Amino acid sequence: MPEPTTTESVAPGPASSATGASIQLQQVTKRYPGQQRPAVDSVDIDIQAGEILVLVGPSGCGKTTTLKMINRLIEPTSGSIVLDGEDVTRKNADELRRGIGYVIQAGGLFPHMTVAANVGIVPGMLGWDKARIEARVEELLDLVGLDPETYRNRYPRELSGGQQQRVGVARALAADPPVLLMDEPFGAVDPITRQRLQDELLNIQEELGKTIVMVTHDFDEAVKLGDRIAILDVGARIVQLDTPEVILTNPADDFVVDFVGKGAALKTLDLTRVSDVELRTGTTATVGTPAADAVARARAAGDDYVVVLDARDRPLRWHRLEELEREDTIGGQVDEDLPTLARRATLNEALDTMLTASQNGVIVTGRRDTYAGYLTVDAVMSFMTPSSGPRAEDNPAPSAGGAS
Ligand SMILES: Nc1ncnc2c1ncn2[C@@H]1O[C@H](COP(=O)(O)OP(=O)(O)OP(=O)(O)O)[C@@H](O)[C@H]1O
Repeated sequence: MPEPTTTESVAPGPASSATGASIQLQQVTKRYPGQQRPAVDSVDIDIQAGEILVLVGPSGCGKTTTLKMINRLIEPTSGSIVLDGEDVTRKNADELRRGIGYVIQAGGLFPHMTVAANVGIVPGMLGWDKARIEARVEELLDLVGLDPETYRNRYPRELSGGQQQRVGVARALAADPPVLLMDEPFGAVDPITRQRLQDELLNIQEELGKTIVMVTHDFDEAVKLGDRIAILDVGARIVQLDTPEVILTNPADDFVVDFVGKGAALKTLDLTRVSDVELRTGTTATVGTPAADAVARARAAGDDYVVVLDARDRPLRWHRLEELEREDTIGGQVDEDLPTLARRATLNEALDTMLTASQNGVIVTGRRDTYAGYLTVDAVMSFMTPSSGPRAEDNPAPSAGGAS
């Protein structure tokens, strides 16, 4: 069985069992001493419990200031911040911060403390006993994909950037806060690690359903992670606050158009899952059955290829008819390079897989890697441009000799 080329990824969206808190910013203003204009000027934002809201906007527009006012690392000059119905501007700031996880670039770990000590800081401050802290550290390291045995006693300098970032996320989650604030959390890691950390955050979020407010410079990251995106201009003025779909397809004005950039049509590929597109089933044949039967069915259906499945319906390869005609029974050879994707993959990942494999189609698998159908490059194109006329040839036709 060939390895799927893309891992299962999780659709962004508020988790069904949200444990997060709602946050309302009401007429919030921050005026730094000596500055002519307020850094944040009378901002109103309603953040729903369990959603990921991403703040984006040009440098200096007030994103970080807005974020840090939520846990009062920066005190608002005026206005209210209401967390689950309670005005936090009147609450003890230290107590407030223990109920809000905070993640910054490169994890912001204490260099002289081990991983376990870093993750256990807040539970320690809350007076948890040693055994409970140890158990929690173990659980969290596991959650963020670090083996507790290996990493518990390491120091931050003994970790890669991505691992430090994972520890930072574990630390922020330690006391199970309803709210997580993240300031450029993945800004300091390479693109591949970044993508992996984003996927993990979505997995964790599906499990935990926190309210997450995140600042990023990377609009693609905002599209991937955000249930909603707030596009801010100077003074943290909200130019548009909506779902990624609406922002990409209905930008509020030219500022948003400029900000989103020319690739908006392509970015919508990141929003669409393979499971949103109608898959073609084609002709399938199980190993050990007569080849002539599969060839006849494929001819009748107008297919040039047969998808060969093992006894448990998992795809092994696709086979050209003219080759299959020379065989008696369907053989069990596995094409290690068969382009395969999970239904949760995005259309962007589907195109990527086809390009990498130099094939015009990709096999899609569902639960337990069973065959779900195939997707062609033409189907992806017609999905993007629904009015572009009749569909082109829809056989997966490997262009580089593919099937064997
Ligand atoms: N401590 C401070 N004292 C004075 N002015 C500040 C202070 N911190 C931020 N500012 C100013 O407030 C404005 C908003 O800053 P903020 O850091 O919130 O912006 P940002 O959108 O997060 O920027 P970036 O994307 O560059 O990180 C900027 O003009 C900045 O120069």
